[in-house]
Amino acid sequence: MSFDFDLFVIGGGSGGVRAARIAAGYGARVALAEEDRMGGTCVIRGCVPKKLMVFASTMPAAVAEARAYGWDAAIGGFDWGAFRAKLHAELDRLERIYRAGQQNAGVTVHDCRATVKGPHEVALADGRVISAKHILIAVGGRPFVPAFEGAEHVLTSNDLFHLPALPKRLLIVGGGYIASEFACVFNGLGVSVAQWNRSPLLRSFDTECRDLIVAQMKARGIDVHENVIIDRVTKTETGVVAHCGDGRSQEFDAVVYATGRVPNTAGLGLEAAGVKLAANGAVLVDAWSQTNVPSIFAVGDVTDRINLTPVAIREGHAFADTVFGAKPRVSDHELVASAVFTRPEFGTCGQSEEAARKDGPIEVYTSAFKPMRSAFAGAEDRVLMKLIVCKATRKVLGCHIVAPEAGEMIQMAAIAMKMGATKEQFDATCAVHPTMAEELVTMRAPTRHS
Ligand SMILES: Cc1cc2nc3c(=O)[nH]c(=O)nc-3n(C[C@H](O)[C@H](O)[C@H](O)COP(=O)(O)OP(=O)(O)OC[C@H]3O[C@@H](n4cnc5c(N)ncnc54)[C@H](O)[C@@H]3O)c2cc1C
Ligand SMILES: NC(=O)c1ccc[n+]([C@@H]2O[C@H](COP(=O)([O-])OP(=O)(O)OC[C@H]3O[C@@H](n4cnc5c(N)ncnc54)[C@H](O)[C@@H]3O)[C@@H](O)[C@H]2O)c1
Repeated sequence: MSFDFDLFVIGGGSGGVRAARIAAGYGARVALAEEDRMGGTCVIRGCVPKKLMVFASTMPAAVAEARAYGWDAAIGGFDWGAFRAKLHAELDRLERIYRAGQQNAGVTVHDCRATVKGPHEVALADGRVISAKHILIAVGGRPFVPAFEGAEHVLTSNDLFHLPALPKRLLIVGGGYIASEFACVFNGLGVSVAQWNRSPLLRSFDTECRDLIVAQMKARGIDVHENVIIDRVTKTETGVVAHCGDGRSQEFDAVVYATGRVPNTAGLGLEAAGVKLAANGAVLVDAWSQTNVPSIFAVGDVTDRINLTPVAIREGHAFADTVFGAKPRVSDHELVASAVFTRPEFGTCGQSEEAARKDGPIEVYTSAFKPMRSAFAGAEDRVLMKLIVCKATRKVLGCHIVAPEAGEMIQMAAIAMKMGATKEQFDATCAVHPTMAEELVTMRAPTRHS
C-alpha cells in the first residue's frame, strides 16, 4: 500500500518538531500540521516567554543589590509595553527559526488544524485528507480551569504574555509550577500579588524545600493562602471579585487560574480511530510511545507522562530513531531533573525525603545558610542544599537545591546522579570555593537518619 507520506506529525511543539526533523533526516517523507504558531507551548506561551519575564522581574532586586555593593544605581518604573513588544519580537524570531528548521529538513508544513481520520489518514481543516504510514500525535495540552460560576472572567497563563497593562492587584489561583512561578514574576514586577490554593503550594516537592520557598515568597510580600476554595468569581465596575467557601471575598484587577493542564485530544478523532485514551484525555502509550493502534504514536504533554519540554523532545527523538533510523530506543524517564523558577529558585532531581523514606532507610544531608552575595547586601535570603542518600547502596536518591540559579546547579548534579553516584563519590569531588554549590560535596554528617 502506498501513502502520501511516511510520517504525519500533528502538532508543531517541542516533541513534534524534533520528531519531524529527525525522521526527515533519516530520509522519511514527513508532513506536519500546526494550527497555531510553530514552536508550541514552550516557545510561544511557556518556558521561553516565562523565563524572559523571570529575568525582567529580578532586575529591581539586582539594582538594590548593586546599591548595597557601593554602586550609585537607581531603577525607574517598569515599562511593560516596551518589554512586551520586545518579548513578542523575540518570540517571532524564534518561531521563524523553528519554521526554517522544518523547511530545511524537507518537512512539508501545513498551517492548519489536523484531525485523525483512521490509522493511516489525517484530515486537514481545509478538507484535504492525507495518508501516512505513521501518525505522530504531538498536540500538547492546554490550561485547565475548573467549572464554577464566573469562570469566564478569569485569565490563564496563555493570557499573561499579552496583558494590555500590568494589573495593580493580581490573584493567582493554583499552587503548582505555573502559579508559583508567575506569583514570583508579578511580585518582582511590582504588582500586589495574592496566591490562593486549595492545598499547600508546591505540594508534590520535598516538604522542607517547599516550606523554605513558600516562607521566602511570603517574606517578599506575596499574600499566600493555602487550603482556600473559590466558589465563584464576579465582575464589578472596578475589578474581579473572588468569593471563597469560608465567606471571604476580595477584589482584584485580574484573576489568573493556573490549576493544571489537560491534553489537547478533544475532537481529535482518536477514539473513532480506535486509540485508547486515559480518563483525562491523555493518549495511552507504551514505552515506545506507541498507542494500541500500531501506526499511531504519541509524544509529549498529550501523553501526560512528565510534562516538560526536554522530555517531549527526547520522546520525539527516540520515536524517530526507532521507527525511521533503525536505532530502536525508548525514552528514559528516570531521574529527570527540573527547576521551578520561583524566587528563590528550586532545582530538584530524584526523590523527595518523604518519598525516599517510604522505600527504605535513608540518610538526609542538609546545609542551610545565607548566601554570601545577598547576605553582604543585607538581604535575608536563605539557601538550602539537600541530599537524600540510600543507606543500603549509598546512592544519592535525591538532590534538592533552593538557591539563586538552582536550575543551573541541579543540571550538573543530575549528571552524577544519572551515573549512579554515591554519597562518597560526591564527597571525593573537591569543592569549588567560594561557591554555593560546594556544599553539595562538603556535607559530612547526616542531619537525620531513618
Ligand atoms: C507557562 C508555562 C511554562 C512552562 N515552563 C516550562 C519550563 O520552564 N521548563 C519546561 O521544561 N517545561 C515548561 N513548560 C512545559 C512545556 O512547555 C511543555 O512540556 C512542552 O511544551 C510540551 O511539548 P509538546 O510538544 O508535548 O506540546 P506543545 O509544545 O504544547 O505543542 C503542541 C502543539 O500542537 C498544536 N496543536 C494542538 N492540536 C492540534 C491539531 N489538532 N492540529 C494541529 N496542531 C495542533 C498546538 O498549537 C501546539 O503548538 C511550561 C508550560 C507552560 C504552560
Ligand atoms: N519550570 C518548569 O519546568 C515548568 C513550569 C511551568 C509548567 N511546567 C509543566 O506544566 C505542568 C502544568 O503546570 P501547572 O502549574 O498548571 O500544574 P500543576 O499540576 O503543577 O499544578 C496545578 C495546581 O492547581 C491546583 N488545582 C488543580 N485542580 C484544581 C481545581 N479543580 N481547583 C483548584 N485548584 C486546583 C492543584 O492543587 C495544583 O496546585 C507542570 O506539571 C509541569 O510539568 C513546568
